[in-house]
Amino acid sequence: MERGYIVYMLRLITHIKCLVGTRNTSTVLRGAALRELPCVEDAFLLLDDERIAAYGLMKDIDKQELSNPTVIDARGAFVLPAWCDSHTHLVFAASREEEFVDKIRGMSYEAIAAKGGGILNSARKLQEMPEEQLFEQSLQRLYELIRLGTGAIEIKSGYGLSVQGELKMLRVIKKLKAVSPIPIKATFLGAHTYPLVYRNDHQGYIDLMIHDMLPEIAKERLADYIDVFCEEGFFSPAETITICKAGMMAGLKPKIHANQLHLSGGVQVGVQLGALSVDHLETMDADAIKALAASNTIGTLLPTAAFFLRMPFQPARQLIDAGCAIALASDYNPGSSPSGNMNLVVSMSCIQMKLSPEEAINAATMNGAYAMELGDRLGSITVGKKANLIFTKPIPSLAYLPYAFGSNLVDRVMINGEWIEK
Ligand SMILES: N=CN[C@@H](CCC(=O)O)C(=O)O
Ligand SMILES: [Zn+2]
Repeated sequence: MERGYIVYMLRLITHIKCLVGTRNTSTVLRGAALRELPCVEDAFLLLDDERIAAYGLMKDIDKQELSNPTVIDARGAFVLPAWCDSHTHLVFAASREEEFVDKIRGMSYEAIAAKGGGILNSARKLQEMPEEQLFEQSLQRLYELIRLGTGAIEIKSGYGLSVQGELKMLRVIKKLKAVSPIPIKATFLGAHTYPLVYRNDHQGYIDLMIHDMLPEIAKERLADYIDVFCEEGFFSPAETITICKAGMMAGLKPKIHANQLHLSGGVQVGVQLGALSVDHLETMDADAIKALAASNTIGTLLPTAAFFLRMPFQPARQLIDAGCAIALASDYNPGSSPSGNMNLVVSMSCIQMKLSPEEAINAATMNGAYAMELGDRLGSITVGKKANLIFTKPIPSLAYLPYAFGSNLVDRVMINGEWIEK
């Protein structure tokens, strides 16, 4: 019998100026724990194939190891866990810069939506685009983000707004999962807005999602999560509960767009349902903060959406100081955040929401991973986790990363222990 030899690829990464996020244990970080970001200076990192095998001080390395051909010299880079972006609408048919100009001229997000712009604009464009073309352009966007340091991502539907359209989006996401080097989590967001044909028959659209979309999604295993835009003028708390409960019956865990434009009740609904996360949180009050702090639901902040819509930023300091578990994500979408650059999200969180660099990096790695159930394999430098890593250009300190917000400080990205082509 031919013996099959499994040759594990041991590789030693040396001369790391600072190895960031080194943890023996992995858990969601909340409150004061978000401030702690353990690092090892002048470090080595040992990889075993695609996983982290060990790390430590260069001075403790056996010198003869350094002559090993599989040594990778990090050349004084900072090495961090890759970003874990747990909230994106990366699959869309076209940009919406015309609305960008409308907003500059003073139109509100709601007014643009009311005239058939916004999500409905994206839905019209998606309807016309063949699935293969939608896949190809989404794959290009995915690789753009990976090269910017994203090592795990969640992608939502929500521009289909019909059985055929939502299934088309989720099938594209499934095809992306099949070819992507990074883990992708799929979210069904049929409840993004009411399609024009159902604008006067909300129950009719809810029935369509529950009785026509969800069974096919479950049958083809097209989604991991269910999401609802719980917001005035979109889906009410009661409708959100009905739709999420139907999704949970189909095996999908809830992640909810909550408290973006108003005190929508979405946070309390998410906590009540045991949602993985409630996302946006631009508009919060004491009750919503208290409910979130007392729950295991992660609050995912989307600062580039607040920035792009010229809204007040999320009260991150209050949320963290109240003991909430906070994640950061890009909300990459053509309407409110046409950027998937997590480096910008981290910078903006420090600059505008006064997160420390350590808090922002924890929120964009560890907690982002947990907000899409990947905390067991990504989000920190922990033995056994995947080697999805960011290697920076030469920088003087960790704080320089969010500080120098206009420079791309990502030099190389490693996914599953392999370099990603620049
Ligand atoms: N607010 C709802 N959904 C997206 C925006 C979608 C769009 O404008 O196309 C968001 O998270 O900001
Ligand atoms: Zn969103």
